[in-house]
Amino acid sequence: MSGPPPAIIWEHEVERLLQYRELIPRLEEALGKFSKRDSAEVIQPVRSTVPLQKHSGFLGLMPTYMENDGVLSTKLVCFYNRETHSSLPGVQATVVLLDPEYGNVKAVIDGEVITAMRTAAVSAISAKLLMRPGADVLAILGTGKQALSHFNVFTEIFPFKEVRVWGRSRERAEKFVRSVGGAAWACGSAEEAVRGADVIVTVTRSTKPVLFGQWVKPGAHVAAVGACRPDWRELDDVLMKAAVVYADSREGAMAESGDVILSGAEVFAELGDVINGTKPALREKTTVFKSLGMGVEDAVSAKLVFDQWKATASHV
Ligand SMILES: NC(=O)C1=CN([C@@H]2O[C@H](COP(=O)(O)OP(=O)(O)OC[C@H]3O[C@@H](n4cnc5c(N)ncnc54)[C@H](O)[C@@H]3O)[C@@H](O)[C@H]2O)C=CC1
Ligand SMILES: O=C([O-])C1=[NH+]CCC1
Repeated sequence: MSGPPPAIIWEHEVERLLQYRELIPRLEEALGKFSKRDSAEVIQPVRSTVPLQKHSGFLGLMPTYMENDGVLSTKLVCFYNRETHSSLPGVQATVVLLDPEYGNVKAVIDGEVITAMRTAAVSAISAKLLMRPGADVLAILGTGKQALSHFNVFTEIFPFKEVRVWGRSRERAEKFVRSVGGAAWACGSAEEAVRGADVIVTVTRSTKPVLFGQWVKPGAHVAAVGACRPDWRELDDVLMKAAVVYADSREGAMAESGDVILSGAEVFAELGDVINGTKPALREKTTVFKSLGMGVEDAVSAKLVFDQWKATASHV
């Protein structure tokens, strides 16, 4: 291994350096570039996954090269479907940034905050593009890390009048509400949370549907973030078949999304197609954005963190 030693950028520094207002435009640009399928812009294969059977988990490898931007990275992410009351982590991630010319590692960056923030920011982009104007009520199913990052970005950029949260126990939902200073309502059931909601975010570790089409208001927008394996579900067939389905990556959804594969629903477009103007945003319909997570999102987030880190005088 030659070249200068890599920078190690820890979680608290990523938290300090990454802001949604800077991240969102970069992610929009990256989603648009990805959907052009121009190899000079983005090379990003579908995530490779290695099962960790003993631990009910998977290691995902997410390499990405953005030639014109000079960004080469890979995320290593472990995600688990453990016993419901396990205190072990659900997702752990690291992003490695490399020099594309020399091949040396420039930085090893905590991937927890990047994963939480870029995933929530992409869901917020989906809502910006696909929710109906005047959306007032947001429902979040799940009370973990992604629930919090989604709460943060959705309330930062949209003027929701009401935010509802459901967890598997009322205690978890109430704890979540306390953690956000009381700016949400804890609901006793998923149905209670989503009935009448304009935007619904599903961020659970469930492998079976937690959101049912019969509860969903026509014209609502759903950002479906969990269920990232071909046999895992968060949404039922009724919803998947009634909705117009968007994805981050069509190939990713066809390979990894149980909600898409098992329901037989068609992916109408990628978010990047809407951003590029090659597919319409059907806001008046019920829409589902199926998020699997993409390496290109981690690549632009890591570049932003690294550039900001270098610009901080105490490091140079
Ligand atoms: N699409 C993407 O880019 C990404 C997706 N994910 C996925 O998002 C989901 C949430 O991730 P985190 O918030 O980091 O996990 P977490 O472990 O912090 O939170 C998971 C939440 O799901 C709940 N839960 C677990 N089993 C459940 C069940 N059977 N029914 C209902 N709720 C259940 C837990 O109580 C907790 O509230 C996971 O499925 C994860 O794999 C995570 C990162 C990126
Ligand atoms: O993109 C990502 O980091 C993940 N998607 C599913 C679990 C982790």
